Amino acid sequence: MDRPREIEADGNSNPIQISRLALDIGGSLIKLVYFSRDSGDHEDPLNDSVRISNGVNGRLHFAKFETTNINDCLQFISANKLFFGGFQHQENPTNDRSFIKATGGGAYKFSDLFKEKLGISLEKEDEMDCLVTGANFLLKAVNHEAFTYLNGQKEFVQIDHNDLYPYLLVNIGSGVSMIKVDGDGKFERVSGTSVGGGTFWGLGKLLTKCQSFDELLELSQRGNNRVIDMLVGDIYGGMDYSKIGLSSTAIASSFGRAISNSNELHDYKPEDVSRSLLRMISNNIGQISYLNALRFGLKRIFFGGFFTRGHSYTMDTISVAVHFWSKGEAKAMFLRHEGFLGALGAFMSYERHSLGDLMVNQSVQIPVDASSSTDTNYNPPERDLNETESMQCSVYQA
Ligand SMILES: Nc1ncnc2c1ncn2[C@@H]1O[C@H](COP(=O)(O)OP(=O)(O)O)[C@@H](O)[C@H]1O
Ligand SMILES: CC(C)(COP(=O)(O)O)[C@@H](O)C(=O)NCCC(=O)O
Repeated sequence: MDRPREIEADGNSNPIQISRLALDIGGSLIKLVYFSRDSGDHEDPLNDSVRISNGVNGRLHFAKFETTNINDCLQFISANKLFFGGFQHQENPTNDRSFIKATGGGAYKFSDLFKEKLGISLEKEDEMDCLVTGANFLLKAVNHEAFTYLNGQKEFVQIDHNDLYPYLLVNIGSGVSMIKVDGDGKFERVSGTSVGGGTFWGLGKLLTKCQSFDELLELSQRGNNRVIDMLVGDIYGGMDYSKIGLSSTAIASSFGRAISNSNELHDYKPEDVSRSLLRMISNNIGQISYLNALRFGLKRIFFGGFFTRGHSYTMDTISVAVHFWSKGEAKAMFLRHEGFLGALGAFMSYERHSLGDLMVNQSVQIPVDASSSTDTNYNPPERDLNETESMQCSVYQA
């Protein structure tokens, strides 16, 4: 395969440092993954983990924007000259039309906008394909990518490359896709639900009037769902229903308390509403995931998508649901780069055009440019790794 042609900025003889950008344009968020080459100035010849012969060393960067703010994203790409890293078509190198790999519904919806504003074509990659490629890549190549989260305890999972498949990938984006993964490129989307991250954000916005997703998430941390949820004990006079395994504190009916008095929405605290909503949706997704894992005899469930956002209450609720329904048989696992599976998959698809292989030789946490973060006022309980991380890696040219 031919080496990909470097596209040079402004006719400058030095190749630009940013190369290869891929996008996942979803219903709620646009995710960007791009590779920047090491300049060579800071290379340490003694550091073998960074310097790998024949590979192009550099860093993978992650950034995201709200889809409703797509113009900010276009501006970011343009200001940082990320699109010069697009490929030129190998079949017709005289055609100087470069393209960016893109996945998600927005790759179709905003195709004309990218053409008009940046003069760039979006080369579409299938969303499910990209999610699976991204998940497999992260699970195999990145240390400390997957972890369990139960009772506030995060535990990294050692992935055995020879015993990774089959697993269930549950991507909680605006909606939810459940994919049975049997190998590289071998998968089947077995289920889905429209009650997902968009539901939490959309309903939460209507019910609490909050202005950002982070505000809604932050509210949930201070809330008490028992104010609104009807518990088993509310129905059973404070007693457990032990015969069917339900304790008095288990939720019998999400939001069920709201029917039993004359309260209006404004009588409830937004934080309590947010907490009940988050719990209801997380619990529901955990339960449907388990049922699908059961359908196919899968023991491992990996959760991706930006709904979880490394948020402890969300992950805890999902884990408890999977644990409870499977009686401890199935395991819920989360990914540090949860929201970037699709974008990573699209990035990896350049491979088919000439990029040989991508190797992550160490995973480090270094802040990306502040401009790449759209979230301003949010202090997550857990550090939000997706906001501030890039990883050292090598791209091997075929
Ligand atoms: N800053 C944010 N703004 C909006 N939604 C966010 C944000 N961070 C996390 N989310 C949640 O993540 C969901 C989108 O997840 P994502 O995996 O990006 O899906 P999609 O591809 O559909 O955009 C949203 O519906 C919302 O629940
Ligand atoms: C249509 C989608 C694949 C789009 O992906 P998203 O932007 O939500 O990440 C997803 O929203 C979905 O799987 N929705 C659930 C549809 C259903 O199975 O009922």
